[in-house]
Amino acid sequence: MKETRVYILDGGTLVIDGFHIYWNRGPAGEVRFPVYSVLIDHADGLYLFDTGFDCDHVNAVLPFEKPVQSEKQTLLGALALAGYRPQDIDYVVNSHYHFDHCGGNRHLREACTVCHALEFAQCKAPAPFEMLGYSDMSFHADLYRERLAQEGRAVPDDPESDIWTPRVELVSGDQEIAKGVHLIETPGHTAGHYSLLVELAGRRPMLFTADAAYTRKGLEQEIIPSFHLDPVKAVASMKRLKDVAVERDAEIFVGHDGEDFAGYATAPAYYS
Ligand SMILES: Cc1ncc2c(c1O)COC2=O
Ligand SMILES: [Zn+2]
Ligand SMILES: [Zn+2]
Ligand SMILES: [Zn+2]
Repeated sequence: MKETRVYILDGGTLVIDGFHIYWNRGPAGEVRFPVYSVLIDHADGLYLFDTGFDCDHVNAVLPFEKPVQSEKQTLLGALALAGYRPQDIDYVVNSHYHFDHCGGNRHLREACTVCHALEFAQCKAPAPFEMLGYSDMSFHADLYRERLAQEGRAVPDDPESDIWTPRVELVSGDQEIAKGVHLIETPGHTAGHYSLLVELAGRRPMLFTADAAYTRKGLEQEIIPSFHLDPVKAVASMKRLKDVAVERDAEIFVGHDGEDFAGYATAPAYYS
């Protein structure tokens, strides 16, 4: 059977203050952190977990996050670096719909979009403090237009617009979406946040926390980011991730940690 390969796609970096990364703890000061996606080349198809941020969106809506993204760090550039085209992707799974995790969905026209049912519901009617996080609705044309109307922003009338409505598959609970590819419920950061566990033939399983844990220090000390819907659930999800890592002898890959990321092998390198 074809061996599963995992590629880490470097999506560039953003900046936020340390008090956002370590809620109520800091230290203060600008922290530049990585954004990445996970491509799984599996016998059942090509799965992409998260799609990074769209630089134009961040410059327009969150310029204070000072996005840095080379051509090779765009979703299309990073896919090409791994040797794939956007039309090759069969499934795009979003850990959640914050702008730095779904900004590239718009390029994946052949893919079926998979997310947690609670996440899809929440992004349509976010809490006021979640609006900035859920500011990029370009992964779904109908929701995008609704949001622009809510905000009184003009809908681009570009006939070539790459904003469209994908096939959407809503799931809940822990899911093995393909043999050895597990979505693990880690709510708290958002209503329907998923982390990802991938079992491989030649190495320990890889456990991708996504935003359930921004940094290794945050995970170890159970300090959550300031961006969250439910802080109690967010801490419980951190504890769960540590338990899963022990139970499955998994190697943990946290969501936004510059020091950790420096040790990750990014595409065209892969894990198998
Ligand atoms: C990186 C980042 N920046 C801003 C927000 C989030 C982020 O992950 C989530 O909600 C936000 O407002
Ligand atoms: Zn997030
Ligand atoms: Zn399994
Ligand atoms: Zn994030």
